[in-house]
Parts: sequence; C-alpha cells; structure tokens
Amino acid sequence: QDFDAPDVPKEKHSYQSDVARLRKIVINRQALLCSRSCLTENREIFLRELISNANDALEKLRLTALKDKSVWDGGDPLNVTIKAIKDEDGKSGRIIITDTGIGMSTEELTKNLAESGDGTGTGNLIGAFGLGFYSSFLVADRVYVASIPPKTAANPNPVQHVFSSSADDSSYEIFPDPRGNTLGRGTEITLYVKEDATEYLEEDRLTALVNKHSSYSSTFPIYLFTQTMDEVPDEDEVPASSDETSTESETPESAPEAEEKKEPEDSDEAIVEEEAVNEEKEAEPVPPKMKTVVTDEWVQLNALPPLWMRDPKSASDEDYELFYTAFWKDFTKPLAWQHFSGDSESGVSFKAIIYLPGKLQQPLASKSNDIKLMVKRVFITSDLGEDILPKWASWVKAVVDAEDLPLNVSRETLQSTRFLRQMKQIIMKRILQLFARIAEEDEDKFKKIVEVYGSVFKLGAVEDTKNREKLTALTRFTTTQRNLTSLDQYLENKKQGQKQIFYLAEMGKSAENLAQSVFVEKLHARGYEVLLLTEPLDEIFVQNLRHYKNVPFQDVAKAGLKFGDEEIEAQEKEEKKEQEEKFRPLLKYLKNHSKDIVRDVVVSNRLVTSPCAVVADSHGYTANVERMMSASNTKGQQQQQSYMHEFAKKAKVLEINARSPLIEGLLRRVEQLPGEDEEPDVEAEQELDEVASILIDGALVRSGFEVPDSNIFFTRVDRVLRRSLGVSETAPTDTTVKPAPPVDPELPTEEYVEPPPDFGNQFVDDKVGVQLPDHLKDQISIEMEEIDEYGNVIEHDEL
Ligand SMILES: Nc1ncnc2c1ncn2[C@@H]1O[C@H](COP(=O)(O)OP(=O)(O)OP(=O)(O)O)[C@@H](O)[C@H]1O
Repeated sequence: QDFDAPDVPKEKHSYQSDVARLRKIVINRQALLCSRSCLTENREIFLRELISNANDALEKLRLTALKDKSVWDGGDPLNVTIKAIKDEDGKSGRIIITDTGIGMSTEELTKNLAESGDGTGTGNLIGAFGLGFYSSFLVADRVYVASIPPKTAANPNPVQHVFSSSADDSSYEIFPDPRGNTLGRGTEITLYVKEDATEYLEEDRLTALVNKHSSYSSTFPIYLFTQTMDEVPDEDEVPASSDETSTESETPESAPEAEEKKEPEDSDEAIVEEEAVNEEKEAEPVPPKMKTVVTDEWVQLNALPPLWMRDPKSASDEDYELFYTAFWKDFTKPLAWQHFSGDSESGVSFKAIIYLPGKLQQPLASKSNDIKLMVKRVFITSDLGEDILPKWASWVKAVVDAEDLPLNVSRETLQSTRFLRQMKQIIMKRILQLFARIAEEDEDKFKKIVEVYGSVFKLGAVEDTKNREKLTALTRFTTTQRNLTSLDQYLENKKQGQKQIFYLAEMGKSAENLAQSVFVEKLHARGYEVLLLTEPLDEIFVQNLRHYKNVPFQDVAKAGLKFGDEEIEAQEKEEKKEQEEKFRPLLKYLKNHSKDIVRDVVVSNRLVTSPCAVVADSHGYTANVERMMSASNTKGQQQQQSYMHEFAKKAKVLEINARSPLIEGLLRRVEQLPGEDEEPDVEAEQELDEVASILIDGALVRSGFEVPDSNIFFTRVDRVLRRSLGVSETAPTDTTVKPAPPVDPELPTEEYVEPPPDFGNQFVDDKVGVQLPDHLKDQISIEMEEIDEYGNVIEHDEL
C-alpha cells in the first residue's frame, strides 16, 4: 500500500481558514487538554464516527440504486470492513476501514472533508453526533481517504482519488490513487496510528469498541479481519508410533492412580469413575508433531439480528438505550420504549420499537421525521408524508420493519396503501398505552414524563379530539393543596354539592404566587381544591375542553362560581341579602364612580381578607386572557375586533368584601356625604373620590389587571401619602435640572473599544470558554489554545 509513489501529481491545498482553526482547536491533541484517562475515553469515538459515515454511504448507495440500477444491481455485497496491520516493530501500524458505499468524487472529497458545511465554519466540523471524520486525527498522525463513486451513465469511468492530511498540517492533498482503481466502488480510510494509540491495532480492542459503540450504528455487516493461530499436526513429518507414545508419556503416571481406584466400595460413583478411567486409557491420543498455522478470517462483529427483530425478552435495557443513541444520534437517554409486533389488517405485519425521547425540541415540529421505515431490515425512508402523526406526537421516534412490503416501495405507493394509516393508528394506540401504564405503575418515572411531556398532553388534548379523553387523563396540575394532580384525582376530592372544577390561570406566575390570589382565598380557606394554571397553554386547554367527565371548568376569577352548598346554607343567603341592603349606598356610589371600568358592583361571596376584587363575567376576559390577547394580536386584528374587545374588556364586576373594615369605613364616609338637597361638601367629596379611585385601581391590580392609567394612579397615591404625612398637598417639587451642553456635530476622536465579552457563569462551571453541545459536555472538555495571526499555537512555558 503505497500512496506516496514519487510520480503521482499531488495537489496541495490549504484548508479554509475557519476550518483550519476549528480543526486545530477541536482535533489537535494539545487542545484537548483533559486528563489522560478522559482523553483515552474520548479518542475511541473515532471508530464509531467512521463506521457511522460508512453506514450512511452504504445507505445512500442503496437508496440511489432503487432508482438507478446501474449504480448497484444488488450483486456485490454492501458492507464495512476493518483491518488493522501492525508494522514489524510492533510500535506502529495502520487501521483500514473500507465501505462499498456511494464513494466520493474529487470534488466531493474536497467539499466534504476540507470545507465547512454551511459557510459558518462550524457546519460539518462539529456535527450533531460528534466530531465526524475529523475524529480520525484523535488516533492517527496521518489519514488517507481513497474513494471512488459508482459507475453511472453520466460518469462511466470514475477514477479513484486520495485525500490525505496529517494531524498537524494546515493543508491537505488530493491526487489520483497511485494504486489505481482498487476499490471498484466506495471509500477506504487508512489511519496511520499515533505512537500512543497502538492499542487500537489489537483485534480485541477493535472488537470491544465496535460492540460498545457501533453494534447498532450499522444495518450493514461490519467485518473485522482476524488472524487465528492454530497448532495443527504437521503432515509432512512422520507420525510417531502409537505404542511408543502411550507407553512413554501417559501410562506410567496414570496407571498407578487407576490401580488405586480399582477396588470400589460398591458405590455408583466409584463405578462411573472406574469406567471413565478405563475409557481414557483406551482412547489415549498419540501426539503428532505439530506446526502453527495462521488462518485469516473476516469475522462479522454485528452478527446478531437488529434489535427490533429480536425477542424483547432477550434484550436488556442497555441494549435498548444503546440502540436508541446509535439509531437517532440522540445522547439523552430515552424515558421509555415499547417493543411490539403489529399485524395490520392490510396483510402487512410489522415489528416496531417506539421511544419516548428524554428531551423535546421546542417548538414541536409540524411533521415527524423520526419514524424509520424498514423493509426486511433494510432502511427505506423516514419521510412518511405530512400527517403521519398528529403534531403533538411529532417527536415520537420509532423504527418499523414491515416484512411484506416490497423493497422498492415508493412513498406514493405507500400512501395509497392502507398500511401507513393502520401503522399510524397502532403507533398512537401504543404511545398512549405506554404513557398510561407508566402513570399507573411508576410514579417517579411519570413525574419525569410530565416534566418533558406535560404541555404535550395539553396540546394533544386540544388538537386531537379523537384521543382527547386519554390525553386529558394524563395531564397533571399543581393545585392549592398538592402537586401533580390528575383531573381524576381532583374529582375524587371534590366536596359534596361541588359541580365545578375550580381553576385560576395566570401565565408566567408561579403556582405559589397564584395561591395567594384574592380569587382563591375563600375557596382555599373553606377547603376546596383549586387548579393553579401557570402555562400559556393551560387557558387554551380549559377553554377548549370546557368540562371533564361532565364537570365544567370554572375560572374562579370569573362570575358564575358556585360552591355547590349555597342551597344548604339558607342562612348564608339571608345574610347576604342583609349585607346588600346595608351596603346599598356604597354599591350605588361605587357603581357610578367606576362605570368606565366595570359593569356592576356587588357584595362578594368569594373574599375573605381582601377588601375587593375585580371579577370577569363568564363571557368577559380574565386578566390572563386580556394579556394573552394583547400579546398575540397584531394591530390590524385588534382594530377588527375592537368592538368585541371593548365589550369583553368591560364585562367585569367589582366585588366588595362586606366584612372588610376598609369597606365599612368607606360606607360610613358615603353615608356622611350631604344629601342632594343639602349644601355639598366639596372637600369631603374629593377625598372620597380619591380613596374610591385608589381602591378600585388596587382591586384591578390585585386581580391581575392593569390600571387604566398608572400615572394618574400614582399621583393619587402620592397625594394620599402627603396627606397622611401632614405634608402640603399642593407644595411643588423643585423641578430644576442641569440643561444639556450646546450642540456638537463633531464625531468623537477616541476609538471605540469593544468591552470584553461577558461569559456569564460559563467559567464558573468548568473553566471553559466554549459552549459544547449538550451531548458532548460530559464527554470532553476543551481548553482553548492561543493562536497567532497565522494560526500557529503560541507556546507558554507553564503549559
Ligand atoms: N465513508 C464515506 N463515504 C462517502 N462519503 C463520506 C464518507 N465519510 C464521510 N463522507 C462525507 O463527508 C461528509 C463529512 O463527514 P463528517 O463525518 O465530517 O460529517 P457528517 O457525517 O456530515 O456529520 P457527523 O459525522 O458529525 O454526524 C459526510 O457528510 C459525507 O458526505
């Protein structure tokens, strides 16, 4: 294997500067200054990355071949091979990883291995999965990639080219392979291993690595070149006579022993032993002259059938987790999975594993891309069309292997069959079953599920009317009495006569904060449970559902709240009537005073300590909805809806607490006002007006609404404060200020200096200035090296 034939025209190229820089930072061993053990741990990922690339290349070939048979007619095998060759000195060697996949042209070699993917300089280098091809340099000084694309009508005579680069070069070379077209098709990567990485030349080490990281990364066979040394009889030599051997070597020693045991004490055991000894004696082999024979063999490392085809009983949790990571390149452990067979009515049976990922991408994708359809273990597609699953379930990761579909099935054909529809139904059923089972059997796990999927359940209940009931049953809420409460548990705890599910919604607030709300105080004091809804989706959820198991949701910030025991408490009714009579003058006064803000003023039955609150009508906006409306509406929409909007905004009632001393005091003041036919007391009227205004504004704020004009509100508060402090209400504040200097159109001469970047607490955790993707955080730590303007590392003695 000689890539360095002297007459080969080699073109030297420089890496794009950003690529060179990143490559240096990420790959250069000096840059990976973590402890030695961590380095060894991390560098072994090179094999996983290269096998994963090989698998992708094979998959690409197979998919291309579905449309163009000339690329691959199914004749030659698709596989990955790994061969380690030790040099004579045993201190160096190379690892060759070959695939019979799609290969690369000269341009592709450059584009894929030497340029950054998206022009940002980081695109291809630090891929979603790991370090990609560049991880080769973790174990190799020099890497040669020989590659040749398949013959096609457009390219009938492809030429095998080599890309070569070394770990500390800032350049790479591309040249025609001096060995000619040795591959036929595919890619061969030769790693010249570093002196301290020769462990990877050992068969055992490679086998262990593939088993650890890659047994699920490839659906194609992975073969390792092995050499076994056997001692076999040397047939060229004349075999020794059997008589001679037996008398010389074995008999003298074994005979006395056998002799001793010749007289058994009538026990079965002894007889058996005796027979065995006799047999041994008769079959004593004659050792021939031996010689060592080396057998070369390609051993398949991933010989087990793929996980989804196995019996679930034979697979461990670790198998399922490893498979998940390798298959979807997701390093967060899945929360749960289900492995099952489905026999759809269309006559297509399938085997599937569905997973609940440990983390969700937000916002949810509108289309699912993670259902991998296989036919007879061969990957076909993960593009199953727009509506394969409802949006709330778009995160499902599943592998589905249909035995009876044709291998060359196209998406169009798929969609016209009933298979997809039935598969979708089965997957949905299984996911819901899985959630429900965990909810029932494993409280701790379900807690974790709710953390990740809590809002998904609510979204699903809103969107997916077919599965609404099941999804609603999975939702969990914080209440005034406990956490993680299901609606079923809520209903079990409802009080006699209670015919509503009480809730209070205010997005963005904490549940503790909501629990202090004026709207909850009486319910809580009386022992009724109230759902405290804090997520934006919650309000939409209750508005859409309206009821659960025929019990309507009741917003406790709205009119229509009924405890359910009002009838029983006739006495209470009487009391309320009396209060209404007593407070009639104040109600009248306040109603007139606040006619622009609320529709009515009434004596409350929901307040305990608070003097008053503003309650929305059942068709009006609560403070939460009002905020959501103004956050989501565009100006145009607002104008369009302005009439409705104004109407709904004003559909509020001011409720006063008849037992509050403040309200009592206010009532007295109103009663003290001179009658219509008496001389008006302007000062008293003004003071009362002010107090009433502050009270109403305070009620609005207390109830979560905004005051109509905060300036006026605070001017009033100031005035009242002055009065209580005995300061003159009219004395002006000194408002003189220093004026700005005269106009100066000149630009400043001092140069603008960029303030140093604020890394926040990135440094606090691990003294690292680079944010690693989550999945890499616990795998490697990076320390930056200082690079001069030419990209050379600046050496520091202390390093
Ligand atoms: N064995 C191969 N056969 C054909 N093309 C390959 C092979 N290995 C790499 N490539 C090409 O080189 C590109 C870059 O590979 P690299 O491993 O750096 O990143 P990636 O595979 O795109 O992402 P990542 O490995 O980080 O998930 C690949 O996208 C692929 O096009």
